[in-house]
Amino acid sequence: MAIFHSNLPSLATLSFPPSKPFTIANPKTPTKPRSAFPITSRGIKTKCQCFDIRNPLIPDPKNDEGKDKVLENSVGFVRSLWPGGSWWGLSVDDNAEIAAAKPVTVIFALRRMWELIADDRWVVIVAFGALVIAALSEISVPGVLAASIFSAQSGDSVVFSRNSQFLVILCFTSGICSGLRSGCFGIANMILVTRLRESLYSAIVFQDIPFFDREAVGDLTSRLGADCQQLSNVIRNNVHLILRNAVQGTGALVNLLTLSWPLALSTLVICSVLSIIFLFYGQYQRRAAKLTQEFTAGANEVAQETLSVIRTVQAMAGQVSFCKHSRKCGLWIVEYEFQYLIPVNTVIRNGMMHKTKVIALLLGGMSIMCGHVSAEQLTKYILYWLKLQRVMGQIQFVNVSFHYPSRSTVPILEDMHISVEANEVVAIVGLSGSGKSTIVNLLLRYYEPSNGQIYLDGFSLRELDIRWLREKVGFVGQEPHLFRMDIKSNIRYGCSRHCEQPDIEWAAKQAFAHEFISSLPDGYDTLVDDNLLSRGQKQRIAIARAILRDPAILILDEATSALDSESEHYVKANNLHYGDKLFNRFSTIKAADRIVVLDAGRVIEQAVDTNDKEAMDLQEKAADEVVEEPPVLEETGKGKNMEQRNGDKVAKEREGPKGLPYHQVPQPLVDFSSEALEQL
Ligand SMILES: Nc1ncnc2c1ncn2[C@@H]1O[C@H](COP(=O)(O)OP(=O)(O)OP(=O)(O)O)[C@@H](O)[C@H]1O
Repeated sequence: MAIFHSNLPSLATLSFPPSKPFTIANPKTPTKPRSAFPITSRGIKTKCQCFDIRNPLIPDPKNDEGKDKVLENSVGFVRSLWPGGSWWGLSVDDNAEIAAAKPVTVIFALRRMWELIADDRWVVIVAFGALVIAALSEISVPGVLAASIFSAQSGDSVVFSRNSQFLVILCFTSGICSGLRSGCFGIANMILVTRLRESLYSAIVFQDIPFFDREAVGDLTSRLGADCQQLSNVIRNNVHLILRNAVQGTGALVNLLTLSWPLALSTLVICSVLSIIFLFYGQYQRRAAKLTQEFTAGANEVAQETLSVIRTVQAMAGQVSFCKHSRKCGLWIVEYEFQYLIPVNTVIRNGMMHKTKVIALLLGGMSIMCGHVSAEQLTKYILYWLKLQRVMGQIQFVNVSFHYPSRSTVPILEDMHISVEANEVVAIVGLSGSGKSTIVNLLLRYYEPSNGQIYLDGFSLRELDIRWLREKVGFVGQEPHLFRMDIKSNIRYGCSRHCEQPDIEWAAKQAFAHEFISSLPDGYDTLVDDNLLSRGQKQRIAIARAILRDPAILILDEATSALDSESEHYVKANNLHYGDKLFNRFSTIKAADRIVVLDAGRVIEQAVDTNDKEAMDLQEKAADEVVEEPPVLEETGKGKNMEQRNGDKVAKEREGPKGLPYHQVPQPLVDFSSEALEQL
């Protein structure tokens, strides 16, 4: 019989259905700081710390000596964190069977891979050759570039022309060889993983029957699927990168040493310290990844076994949840420890990176004094770095033209100029198809403009890291997608900082979603289901999600279209909150500092004061220009199935003023900076 208790230190011996034992604890082991509870999973024993993965400062309420234990636990917890402490002992237990196996060294793994690739080694050789040529070309570019500039300054046209030609050749070789390198590594990776799967599969199927008695099907399929895929990722990303960085790093170091040895040495010291830290962190990460794989394989196995005997399992539902929970526990412990280490790693890494910048600044200052670097260059560098830390939110579309790749003959935006200042709220209105969503697509860099440039705080979007850029922009689309998980997790989704329940509730309140969420039976823990929430409620949750991320730029692309009727209630209740404005698309336009009217991908008019007559006229004009097309809405839902009735409901919700279908009414696309939102 299976017994489960959520308090791990007091776990009794557990057994899992259907047949094989999964022992998670020794009931007689006293709870001591860093005591290890062996988990046996298919013959693999791992050490798992039990009490200290939770808050060690919380005493066991059933324990009379709770306070002493708190102190003892705390001391033990701190000691375990020192280098060599048991916190780092994620590795397989010394006595475990797995530990007896010969460790796989990098050389051994590379040799095995080399053997596997056999007749197709030429691909790797070409890839490596291309890698070296590309890296050497890239390293040479700065030197030749500087030489070209200086030769131009000194008026030496012969040297300038020679350097320029050389630069063009370098650009070509670097581009072509980079492409060749990626392609050949991709092919080598594919060949290797296919061969690995083949040989692993044949090794498995030719095993004796007792092997299959011992090994679980879930484990084996996990090896064939997930493990081979992991290896593929490592080869595709890591091996390729390591080789490239090694060649480029060596070249860069030689260059630096010849240019300025103090700068080179200080960089070398910082890089060495960083390398040591990353080495330790990498080892720990590898162990954690290994354990995670083991536990995942175990979980696969349980799922497979459970599904294959589903009738029996359904008759004993209690064992199912226990089994799932217990297996998860192991994975959770490993991931929990690992999550603790991530911030430590980030702090160290960022600290060192900032030190590099400070040293660069000091050396840059000295270089200015010696006349090697101009003050303008250094200021630009520092400003570039500091401004980009905090986005102000100034957006400029300069001469932007665009067509979608699939319709290259149809221009969507033409010579567009739009400028949005920091803290300004701009409503972009226009008929359906006029290009509002396309503007968002370009701003989020889903597509690149065919012509012209888009700037954020004066920097071209092309120069910015896409992930970084998207982190700074909060976007709520026309049909926000919610995931099939609880509301709390949906709001928290994509938020990089740590958020507690009060933060989530705060965001929900700002988005006017708190009340309806609280009225649900499970509140914030309610599972999001397609039929549970109205479109307007989904939009509110999506807006709360965007607000929680505290973006520098907030874009609402018709994200409030379903909220008009619902928000009326709140407006009537005289609850003066910016949500009132946020949730009403016409008041949203009024709340804007400026209205920009689009027509067929061009800005046709703009109005600054949205309450003045000119702005009203613009809205009227845009509304009058809609194509008359009577809405086809039936009066009753009689004789219709649920789906059709829901469709009608949505259509009604989308109905705009003057009885026009929603898609015919000029729709706003609103850009709020977060500070402007606060003002609202
Ligand atoms: N992925 C795409 N590929 C090709 N054409 C597209 C694509 N997305 C949009 N378009 C076309 O680009 C034009 C502008 O579309 P866009 O979605 O930007 O308009 P919109 O003003 O946001 O319209 P709505 O208010 O209806 O959302 C339309 O003619 C549309 O058909």
